[in-house]
Amino acid sequence: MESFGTRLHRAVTERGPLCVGIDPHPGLLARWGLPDDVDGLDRFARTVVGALADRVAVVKPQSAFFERFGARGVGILESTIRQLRDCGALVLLDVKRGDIGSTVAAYASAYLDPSGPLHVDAITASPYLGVGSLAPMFELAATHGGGVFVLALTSNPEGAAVQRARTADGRTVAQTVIDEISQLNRGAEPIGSFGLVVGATIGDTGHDLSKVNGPLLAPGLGAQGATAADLRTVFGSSLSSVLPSYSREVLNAGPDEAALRAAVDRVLADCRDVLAD
Ligand SMILES: O=c1ccn([C@@H]2O[C@H](COP(=O)(O)O)[C@@H](O)[C@H]2O)c(=O)[nH]1
Repeated sequence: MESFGTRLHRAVTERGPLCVGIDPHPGLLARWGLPDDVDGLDRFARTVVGALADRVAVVKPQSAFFERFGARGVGILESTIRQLRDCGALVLLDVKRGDIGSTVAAYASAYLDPSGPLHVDAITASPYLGVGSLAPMFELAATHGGGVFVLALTSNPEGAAVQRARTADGRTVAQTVIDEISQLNRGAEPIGSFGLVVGATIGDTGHDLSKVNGPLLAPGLGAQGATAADLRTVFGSSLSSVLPSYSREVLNAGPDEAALRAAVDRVLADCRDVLAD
């Protein structure tokens, strides 16, 4: 069985270094002329799948926008995941889960066990109950070729107070997360299956990403103000591991499928220019 790192490396080589989010904000549904209900959600998600799933390496549904419609919204998430995977896109579900270890095991089986209805290629996880509490996720991901992206330095301004606080040994909280994930990826080729989330908005924070040997998901581009050029400042010598992530910047171009594809071509070209440096 291939690891998530191997599958991600191939997808990025074939389709380019890009993750596009499916974030059906109420405002976007309105902009697309869709009702703010389950039918609107379904049509939104199907349009994104039809336009992008056969060309973007990673698609990242934001679970919150599906969950807000209850069981029927989660049902649409389930069918969206299936459609995306059928078109060859890797699915990274943005759920930011984290809890005590025994509960994390249940989250892991919900998303990373291939027999589950919400099985995806990778999920996002929150480390604030301790990176060690996420061990059941790491173990199930490794068993089934899945991936986990752990929050390290998030794109929102409020994150810094927690993430850049100093621990007893002088490292920041974020650096301890970075170091623990680096350990998990040690020796993996071509790249490890355990990623970090590092916002493109954060500037040069002086964190050491050089030993991560795993993918660095970079949200915050476009709608949150960061540009592809900012990736240079944030990631420095680790640029080759960056997976830029855009949601509204691309989705604002819809619902026309050709316009969505043109938006993807534009942001991908911007990112390639920077990541090729
Ligand atoms: O640090 C983080 C972690 C996750 N996100 C998520 O990414 C998208 C960003 O959407 P945009 O429309 O491109 O701003 C969204 O789903 C966030 O929950 C993040 O922004 N920052």
